[in-house]
Amino acid sequence: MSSAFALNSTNGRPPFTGSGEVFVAQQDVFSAEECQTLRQLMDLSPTESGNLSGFGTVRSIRACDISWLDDQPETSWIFERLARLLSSINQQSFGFRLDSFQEGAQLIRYDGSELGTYDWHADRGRAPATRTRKLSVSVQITPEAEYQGGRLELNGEGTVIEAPASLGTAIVFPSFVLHRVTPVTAGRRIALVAWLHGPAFS
Ligand SMILES: O=C(O)CCC(=O)C(=O)O
Ligand SMILES: [Fe+2]
Repeated sequence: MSSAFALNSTNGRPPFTGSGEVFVAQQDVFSAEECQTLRQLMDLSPTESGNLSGFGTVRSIRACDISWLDDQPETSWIFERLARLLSSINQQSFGFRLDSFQEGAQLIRYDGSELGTYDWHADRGRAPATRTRKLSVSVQITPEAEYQGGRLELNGEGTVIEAPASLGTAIVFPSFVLHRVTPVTAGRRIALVAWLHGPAFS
C-alpha cells in the first residue's frame, strides 16, 4: 500500500496554510477488483433516499441513494480495511480519541440523471447516532471516467479544496470539516462512506 500523503493543494493552487490538515488522501485502499465487488453489492442491495441527519429527506440538498452496510461476516473485510486505515491516519495526522464504528457504513450512489449531489455540510449530526462522529472517510469506488461532476470538495478555513477522485482512493477528514459533493452531470458516482466515533472533544 502506498504511503498516506496530505494533499493540501490541487489544481495549481498554493498549499493550504491554515491550522491542521483538512483531509488526508490515501491511494489504493481498495483494489479495482474490490471496488467492482463493492459496486455489485450496491446494485444488489435495497436502497433508500439519502437523508439529512435528524432532518429527513431534502432532495435539493442531498440527492442520492444509499445502501447501509452492517459489519457482518461477509462484509467484515471492508470494516477491517477501513478501521486499519483510519487508525493509522488518525495516529499520523489527527490524534483524536476514537472508539469504534457505531453505525453502519454507506454505499452512496449519485446519478447524473437527477444531478445527484450533497450540498455543504459537516458529518457531525443532531441525531444520537451521528453526534459522536469524529473521523469521516469516503472511498471512490467508481472510475473517474464513468461520470462527470461529483467532486468531493472540502472547505478548510474558507479555502475550497477538491479531493482526488481516483478509483480506490480514500479521503479521510475530521467529521466537523465542511464538505460537499458537486452535482453529477453525467454517469453515476458511487462512494463508500463511514465514520469512526469517539468521546466528545475536550
Ligand atoms: O459521497 C461522498 O464522497 C461523501 C458523502 C458525504 O459527505 C456523506 O455522506 O456525509
Ligand atoms: Fe458528509
